[in-house]
Amino acid sequence: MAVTVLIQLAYPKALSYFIDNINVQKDMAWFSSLALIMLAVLAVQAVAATARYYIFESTGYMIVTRIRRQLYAALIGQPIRFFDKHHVGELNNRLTADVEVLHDTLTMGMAVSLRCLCVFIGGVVMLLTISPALCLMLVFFLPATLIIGKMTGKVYRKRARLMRDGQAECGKVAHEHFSNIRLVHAFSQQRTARARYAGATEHALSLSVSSSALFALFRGGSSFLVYLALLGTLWFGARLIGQGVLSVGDLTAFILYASMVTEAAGAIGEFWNAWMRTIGATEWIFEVVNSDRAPGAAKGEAHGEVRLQGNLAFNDVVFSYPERPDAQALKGIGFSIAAGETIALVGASGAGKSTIASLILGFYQPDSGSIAFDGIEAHAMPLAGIRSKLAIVEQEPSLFSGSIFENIAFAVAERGVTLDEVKAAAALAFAHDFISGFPDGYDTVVGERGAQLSGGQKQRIAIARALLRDPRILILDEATSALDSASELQVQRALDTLMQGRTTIIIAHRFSTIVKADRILVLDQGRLAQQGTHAQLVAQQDGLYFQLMRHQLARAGAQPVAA
Ligand SMILES: Nc1ncnc2c1ncn2[C@@H]1O[C@H](COP(=O)(O)OP(=O)(O)OP(=O)(O)O)[C@@H](O)[C@H]1O
Repeated sequence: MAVTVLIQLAYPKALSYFIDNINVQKDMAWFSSLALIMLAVLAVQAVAATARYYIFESTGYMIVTRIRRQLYAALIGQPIRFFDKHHVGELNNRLTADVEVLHDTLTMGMAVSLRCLCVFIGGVVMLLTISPALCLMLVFFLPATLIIGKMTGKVYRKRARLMRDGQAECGKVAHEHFSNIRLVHAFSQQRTARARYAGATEHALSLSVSSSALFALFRGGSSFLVYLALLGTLWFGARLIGQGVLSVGDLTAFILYASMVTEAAGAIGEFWNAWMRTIGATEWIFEVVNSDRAPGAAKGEAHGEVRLQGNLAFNDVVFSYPERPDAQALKGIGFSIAAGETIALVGASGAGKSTIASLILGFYQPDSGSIAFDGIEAHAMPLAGIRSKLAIVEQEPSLFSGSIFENIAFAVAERGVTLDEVKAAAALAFAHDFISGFPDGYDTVVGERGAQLSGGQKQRIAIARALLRDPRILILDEATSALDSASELQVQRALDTLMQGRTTIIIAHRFSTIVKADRILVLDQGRLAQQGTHAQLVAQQDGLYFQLMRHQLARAGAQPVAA
């Protein structure tokens, strides 16, 4: 950078020397050697500019990648309540577009403004050496440019944050519709999707346009000041030439230095604004990254060996979701489950079954009361240690778009899993045969969210994944949609293997599952209404369980009886 700045600063002086010698030197050889020197200097400048460009660009990419990684690490470590508030599309947008804003400022913005600062200082020195009197003209104009830049900077910062929020909203809307594209087409809602996206982009656009007006005003104002300064210099310079205190070459050099200095001052002002915009746009990123460093933020990842037998107790647990603090999802739930017991959670929709599962998994903490594993309160143990002894098989199993091997091995991805281990788990889950039937076997790619697999196949892969984790406590969210009877049988056999010797909590929907459970917990609007075996509960004909069973069996044309 120093080389390019020095060369840039030398140009006007060389030009002045050239102009003042046009009428003095008669020898063409003098002009030729001057041209050769200039050529060599130009070549050096080109090499220096290339090196500068490379260094700044590549350093910018490195910094941005580092920040992106830090942001991703901070996001992935956020508690589940954070994801209740922030949409996936929004987060994706923050991770890509918001971080990208930093790149432009850190690379060319930073390079240009550093160079401009050097040119500015060097230019002022040159101006003073040529004519201190003419410099007085500039004294009025330069501070004005800098002050305008500083004033607009603050406004930019605020606006930039609003603009990034607007962009993130667009990302959220697009992601929502892309991820539910089948639903959008099935309900012919493409037009609504377009309208919602247009609405979001319209809002983002109006924010950007009003910011552009501010930017344009700043550009116009500073360029007016620059030309005004030039005009004043010419007027005063002509007078100094007339008085014989300045040569034509000196005035030319002065004007060139003056325009260099004002241009540099303008660029520094612009960079200041760009920097403010970047700070505004990336404030959210640094808030998240810093929140990750807050004490206790990484609790979910705190490792530590936890030995569990599988006893579990809820002691008078009260809980409201952070996004809905006024509605208690659990209103003083208490129960205990012995190691190896199979418990069915039943209750109407919204009764609190999934909430209980979320609290066992440590996604949320109770507002009051406590959860204990083997008699020890959960908050006294490392969360990751507890989770290493838990596994969940979801209603609609979540699969990654990678291979079947990767999806099963995900259970214990922190250690190297062998193909044999994965095959053994798949065999126990009755999945090995269908996986081997695929041309690519365990390397078969399952598509986004397992789109290339049937419902039963997805479930058996999820069961194999849970088996590989070898949990002490298992949470099963039973699928409500029925599989065909052959598939159902295979999934049931896989589940029976998985449940052997483990504490199992099933969010149960099927009669067959419910009656087989060792104990049934009946939930009613966040309260534990009844508990007991199927036989004990159907005997209480005024109880909620009897009613629930009556509804369920009415559809099957039967009466609730002890199994
Ligand atoms: N992430 C959330 N944020 C706010 N409220 C929630 C959230 N998840 C569930 N709820 C509310 O908490 C209550 C209990 O919901 P929960 O999902 O535990 O019921 P459920 O018994 O599992 O129902 P279903 O059988 O329909 O899945 C409901 O009123 C629900 O609207």
